[in-house]
Amino acid sequence: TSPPQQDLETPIARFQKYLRFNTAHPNPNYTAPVSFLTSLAQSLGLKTRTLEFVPNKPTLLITWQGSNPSLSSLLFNSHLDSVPAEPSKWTHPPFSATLTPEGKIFARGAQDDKCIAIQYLEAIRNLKARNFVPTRTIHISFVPDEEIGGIDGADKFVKSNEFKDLDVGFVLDEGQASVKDEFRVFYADRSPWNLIIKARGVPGHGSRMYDNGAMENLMNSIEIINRFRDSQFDVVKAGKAANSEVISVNPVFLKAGIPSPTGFVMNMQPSEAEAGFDLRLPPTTDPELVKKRIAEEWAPAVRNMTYEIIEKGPLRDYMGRPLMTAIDDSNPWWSVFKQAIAAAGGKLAKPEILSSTTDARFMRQLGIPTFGFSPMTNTPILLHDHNEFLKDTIFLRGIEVYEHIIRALSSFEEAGSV
Ligand SMILES: CSCC[C@H](NC=O)C(=O)O
Ligand SMILES: [Zn+2]
Ligand SMILES: [Zn+2]
Repeated sequence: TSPPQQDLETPIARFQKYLRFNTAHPNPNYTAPVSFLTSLAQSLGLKTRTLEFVPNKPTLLITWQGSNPSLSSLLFNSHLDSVPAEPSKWTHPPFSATLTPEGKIFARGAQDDKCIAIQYLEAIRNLKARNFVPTRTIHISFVPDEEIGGIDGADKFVKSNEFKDLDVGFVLDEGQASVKDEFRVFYADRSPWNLIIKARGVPGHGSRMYDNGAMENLMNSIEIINRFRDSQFDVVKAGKAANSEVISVNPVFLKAGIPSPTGFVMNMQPSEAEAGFDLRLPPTTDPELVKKRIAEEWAPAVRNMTYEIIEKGPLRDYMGRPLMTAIDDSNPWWSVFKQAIAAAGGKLAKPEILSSTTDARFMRQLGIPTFGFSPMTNTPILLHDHNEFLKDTIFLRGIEVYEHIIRALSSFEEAGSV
């Protein structure tokens, strides 16, 4: 059911080819997809550049020159990498890009986010075929390492002189599938923190009951953290806020016990124990209040606890403002974007905060208006899940949507300063 590898005559075949590169962590293949995308772009007459801020972690930059270089440019971003997949849990191998008779294309990355990478280029192909000339210059970036935090990818890219020279006025980055008929758009991400709490305590015989053991101290903290988690989750369950509008805190590892050749020593209470948590803060959260809560309630020194917070990226922009793109009249791009979706015959859902985190935070940090958008309606949300797929019809419809978006945004000339 899949076309042969060499047949690159259709957008679907080109999508499948891109999906077949194994770009999963911890060893993503970046070289092969970058060379594939480079030749694809060159065949469309686009300029390509490969930037390498960290060895073997390329950023591919593709440019379609606009007719008015005095206007700021547009950037369409996507990431090259994928999260891993467990092949045994999939109905089709995760890097086979199998196309089923119902039109489902199964692959790790089908939704996250290799679809938009090819859709950007296919939209440009179609616009060029109709002799469309953009007024603003259009850049497309393909960055490494988004799935592991973007430190060697988008973060370095946006801080580079090369990026500065692009004079980017507006960015579109990945979004998430919509189970309904409306497209979703994201004006902010939650910011991720890694929290590691460590308990120390009195060691002793496994048979003894005493106070202030490391395990007891850790478990007290876990209970307190879990109560906070419940308080946030209750707000969501009561329908008063979306998942992405509350603080999430989820345990991701536990480390304790005294190892032995057969597992763990069973009759000793350890003197140290630790736990790790994934925290996500909505953009308006006051980080100082969360830090105070961690210091005073979650890992207080009085219970022999210490902690480490690893902030994975910025919380505020260069002016100290929350990392949110305006969705009112102060942002002229917002109405241009809305009109483009309408012109494409699409409906747009109320703009949302993304529950997880993308590279968009690095662009927002520079104060550049940035939306998260992946044109997938009527599609189950399968990013990072088994059997990730995208339907061919949805993929092709997305190309049309980007044609309208690129047309509208690149022709937008009002407010020359933006
Ligand atoms: C710690 S930043 C990692 C970014 C990652 N992005 C997609 O899943 C995420 O966990 O949301
Ligand atoms: Zn992604
Ligand atoms: Zn992802």
